[in-house]
Amino acid sequence: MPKITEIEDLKRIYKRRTPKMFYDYCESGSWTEQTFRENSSDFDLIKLRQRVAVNMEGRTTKSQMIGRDVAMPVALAPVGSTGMQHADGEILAAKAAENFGVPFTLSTMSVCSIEDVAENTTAPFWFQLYVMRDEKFVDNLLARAKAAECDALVLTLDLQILGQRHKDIKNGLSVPIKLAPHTILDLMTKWRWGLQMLGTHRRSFRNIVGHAQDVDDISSLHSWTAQQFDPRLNWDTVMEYRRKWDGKMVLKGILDADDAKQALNIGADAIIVSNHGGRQLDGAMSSIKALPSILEAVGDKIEVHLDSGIRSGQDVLKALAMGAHGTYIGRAFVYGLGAMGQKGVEEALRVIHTELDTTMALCGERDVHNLDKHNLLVPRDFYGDWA
Ligand SMILES: Cc1cc2nc3c(=O)[nH]c(=O)nc-3n(C[C@H](O)[C@H](O)[C@H](O)COP(=O)(O)O)c2cc1C
Ligand SMILES: O=C(O)C(=O)c1ccccc1
Repeated sequence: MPKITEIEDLKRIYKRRTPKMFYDYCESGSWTEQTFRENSSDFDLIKLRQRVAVNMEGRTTKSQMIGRDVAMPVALAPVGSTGMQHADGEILAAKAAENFGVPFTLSTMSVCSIEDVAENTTAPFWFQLYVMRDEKFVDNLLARAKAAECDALVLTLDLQILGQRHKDIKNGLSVPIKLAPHTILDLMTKWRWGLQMLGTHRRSFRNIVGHAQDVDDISSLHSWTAQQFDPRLNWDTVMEYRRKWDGKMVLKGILDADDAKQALNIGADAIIVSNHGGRQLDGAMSSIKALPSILEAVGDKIEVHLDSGIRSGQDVLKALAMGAHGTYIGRAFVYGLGAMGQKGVEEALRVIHTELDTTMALCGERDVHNLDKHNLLVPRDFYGDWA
């Protein structure tokens, strides 16, 4: 077994083992991928302030996210089709999160269903909702999530229409997979992936099956989304779902201070500052650059979380020190899952935890709660002067 010391190690193995079609799906941003790249490169612009001769014994990364105790403020982000990256991917990722003591978020667009995950885990997980045109179907999803004792609803607001990702179109990615000759070749060259997938069709997309069958054209992810997702979604709809769901509610995909204020009015428990990992509006601001103005608008009234671009514990520390209350990783855990299943997700969490803990110590801090702007050196023009 290779030694894993950084997230990049997991990515390398993941790439080797996974059909190109699914690797590309994960690793893509939309259009020019500018926002996708800046999500990471903007983290690099922020420097850490090294402090010495500070007692670093008894450190803790323990915190809370929307009232839930977490081993570190890093949750697993909702990732669609996780079960195509590894057989039973959603169940394995949920188990890894449970073992590590961090929250797992199940995407609406999962291969394993809400019930599959609930039956195979004990810790409550969070359910991510995409609002579909068929309201009854959505209500039923909420009822299923409630029955499975999901303790938070993460309502995603930045994907009612899909941002174009060139590679997915060129690879012919569809839900469910359509077996064109080049697809079969792609799947066959990754025999290890194929072997572990055998027999898993029984779980295939049970969150949305029944619904998907009503569609005439399932030829691409793009047309499927266009037919299923409700483009009329607006703040009134969000308010309706706030009323329908009596648990915690997190609004995901906020990148603008005005939208953050709307989220506050809705009575959300938290928002996730996110640009969907650079997969939606290319040209949008990186999450870490968008964070300060959002904190200024609502930071003392609602929990502000952040995702997009986090690949290390240093990135987590920077987000927390900038003022985020919690963070999420998307691709970083998918790399681990595709590389080595549940163990790989646990490795990803271990790597990030170790980096966060050590970095905290070298910054002279013993408690994640004490992280603050004083730990950072932020270039004067970082906040920009956007008109
Ligand atoms: C392959 C993939 C699938 C995703 N599917 C979903 C989804 O079903 N629902 C959702 O709200 N966000 C989805 N996201 C966005 C993630 O929740 C998260 O915002 C993003 O991955 C964060 O960026 P990062 O990958 O750089 O950490 C997806 C992201 C990826 C990479
Ligand atoms: O790919 C995504 O980012 C995503 O959220 C999604 C959207 C539609 C179907 C499946 C996943």
